[in-house]
Amino acid sequence: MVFLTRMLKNGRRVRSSRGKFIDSLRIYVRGGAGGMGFPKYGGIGGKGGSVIVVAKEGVTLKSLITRNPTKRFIAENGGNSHKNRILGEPGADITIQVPPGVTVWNDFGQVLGELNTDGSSLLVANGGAGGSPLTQFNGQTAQPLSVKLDLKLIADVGLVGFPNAGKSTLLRAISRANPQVASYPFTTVMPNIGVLEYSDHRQITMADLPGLIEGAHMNIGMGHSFLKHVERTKLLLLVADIQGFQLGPQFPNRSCLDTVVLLNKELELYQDDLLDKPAMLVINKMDVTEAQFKYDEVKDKLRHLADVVGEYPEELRPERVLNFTEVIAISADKDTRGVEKLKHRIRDELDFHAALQKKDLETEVIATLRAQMNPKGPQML
Ligand SMILES: Nc1nc2c(ncn2[C@@H]2O[C@H](COP(=O)(O)OP(=O)(O)OP(=O)(O)O)[C@@H](O)[C@H]2O)c(=O)[nH]1
Repeated sequence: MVFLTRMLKNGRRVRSSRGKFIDSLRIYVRGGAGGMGFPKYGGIGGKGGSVIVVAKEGVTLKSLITRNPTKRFIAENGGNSHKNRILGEPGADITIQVPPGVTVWNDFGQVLGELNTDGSSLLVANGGAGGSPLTQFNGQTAQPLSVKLDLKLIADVGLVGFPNAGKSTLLRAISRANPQVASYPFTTVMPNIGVLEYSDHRQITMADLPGLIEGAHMNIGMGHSFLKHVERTKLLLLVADIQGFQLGPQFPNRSCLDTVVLLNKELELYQDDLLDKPAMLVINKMDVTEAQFKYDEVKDKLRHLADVVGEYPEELRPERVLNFTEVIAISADKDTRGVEKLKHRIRDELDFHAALQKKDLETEVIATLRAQMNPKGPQML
């Protein structure tokens, strides 16, 4: 409650003590040193172990530091060469398990690699070579490195909406997930992922992100910190409360249409190519009084945002608008049939875009093959 009061008073970024979700972590890694060679017999020292990052489902960055609070990962040194073992024993590698969706960065802002699928791995620090005649039998030491693990969730669908719009309620109704739901804003302080299951065992993952608000780009509310998690989703599902939203008495009362325009603006300010993603709009809480009347008034505008954004002042007006393939009015709380319909529409939409992408890829492959067959371009007859 202190947290909520502070937010309403200041209207600034909220730092929640409940936020245990970690999506960025700096760690220190070092490969093992190479073992010493044995000059008398020309023996070669064992190679130092390497540090390897491996993606594993079910692991979190939080569990990684719980198990390794020092955040230091140092592989074993290679064994020395000696008279009973001319080739020194190699040092053991050390593996760091991270959740799929992690990008590894070095301190120069370069991407060392991305680990997006379960089991994918990346060598981040190589062990030193064992001592040999080339190095006067001295084992090579490995330099310590600091690397950043940056997690972007991988989910098919990303829920985006103002606080209190009913995103968590929808996720709970449509999937196997049990997010926190409460009638005050910012209940969601960390992303939740739910799985939509279909009768043919198809599964679609959906991520619920903390609410975005007007001014999030200036770090108001939860800021934009969680928006990186929609970057990899294939479909944006915007959720808006038919009643609109008001953060507090001193804040403007925003209608349902306003919230959609403002969400559009915040997405654009964060990364405008998010607007090119397929997007659907859910208008929620259709069970409240006058909801249908309000919806009838606004539905055409929601479908054709481009026609209405011109009426908004410049600071609220997005330059480009989302192109909703569908606007669906439901009550996430009460309308089981509506939620079921939405679930199937989501699947159709994802399949449609996957098919489009496949077609684009095929066209590209055919064009490349044609160019290879006829590198000088089309024959002029
Ligand atoms: N009447 C009605 N209330 C709803 C509906 N869906 C959600 N609510 C209520 O709206 C409130 C907020 O719901 P949440 O699901 O927590 O909203 P949220 O968008 O996840 O909120 P944040 O965590 O702040 O981002 C809760 O009291 C819900 O019970 C609905 O369809 N009808």
